Amino acid sequence: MPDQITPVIGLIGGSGLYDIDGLQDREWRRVESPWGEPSDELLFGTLDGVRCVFLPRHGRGHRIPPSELNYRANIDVLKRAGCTEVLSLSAVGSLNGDLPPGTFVIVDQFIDRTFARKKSFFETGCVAHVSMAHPLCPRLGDAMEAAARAIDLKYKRGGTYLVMEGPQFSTKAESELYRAWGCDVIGMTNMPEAKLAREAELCYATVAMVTDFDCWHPDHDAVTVDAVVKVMTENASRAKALVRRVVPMLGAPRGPCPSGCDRALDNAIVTPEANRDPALMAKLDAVAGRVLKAA
Ligand SMILES: CSC[C@H]1O[C@H](OP(=O)(O)O)[C@H](O)[C@@H]1O
Ligand SMILES: Nc1ncnc2[nH]cnc12
Repeated sequence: MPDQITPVIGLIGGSGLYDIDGLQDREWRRVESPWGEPSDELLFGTLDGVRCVFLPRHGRGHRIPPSELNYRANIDVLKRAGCTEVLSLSAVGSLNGDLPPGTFVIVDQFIDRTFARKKSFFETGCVAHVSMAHPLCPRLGDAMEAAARAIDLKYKRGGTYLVMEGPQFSTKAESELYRAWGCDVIGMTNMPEAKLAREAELCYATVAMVTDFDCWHPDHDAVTVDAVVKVMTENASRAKALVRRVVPMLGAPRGPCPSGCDRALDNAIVTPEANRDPALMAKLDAVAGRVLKAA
């Protein structure tokens, strides 16, 4: 592992975020992945001299629903494009009366209730178990918080994001259950994205932008796409301002991640070298190349 790296900032734009303002030398480019088709081409560019790579999570034109996203290909192409950190920008419903629409939550925990998605790069032929105890990178969270404060955003540091399968919104009983579990926001996409980012040794942070009160709040109508899109349009311009502010804060050459995100695979692979499947090893070249090459 080098002493110093120059960060490349990956940005995953969720609902309502299909482009990034102010990118210089911008170019949409297709990046091939052995894991299949990512959501779209990647938008390469620089912001104040810092290299950025943007991916619209659902594709331009919002074509792909949460359960059909190829999360593995999306993370793999960001890694192949040289990203060292990934900032996820996502629309969410609020499960907490203190987090009204328009609030930005810098998430620090997830509960993963998804069940119909490929969740790991590691399969038969190479088994690995990474830690997800702390799924978000605190260093990126610090930068997000500093940027949010600098542009006077209504934000909260810390919060638990419940990831549901969707695409239908929750029943009232589910919404109440997640509130009883202490969850703050609900969405459909950040898992397995965060798990795969961890396996790919990428620092990952989520800014969850509240669009609605889901369906539990006695004084608010149950969530609809209309309501989400209306608030998302207002949130999107704030999200773009946040990106413009945070990227320069993250661009300076840095040492290894203090939380170890970039070393997540150290001691994670259980399968001895002799038992590993060569075809799977080839697919893992980008996400796990650091540890596989060293083996
Ligand atoms: C359009 S409302 C539901 C949709 O929005 C969120 O997507 P993303 O996280 O990509 O912003 C939510 O998770 C659902 O997929
Ligand atoms: N209430 C909600 N449930 C799930 N995903 C959402 N995205 C935005 N609002 C949501």
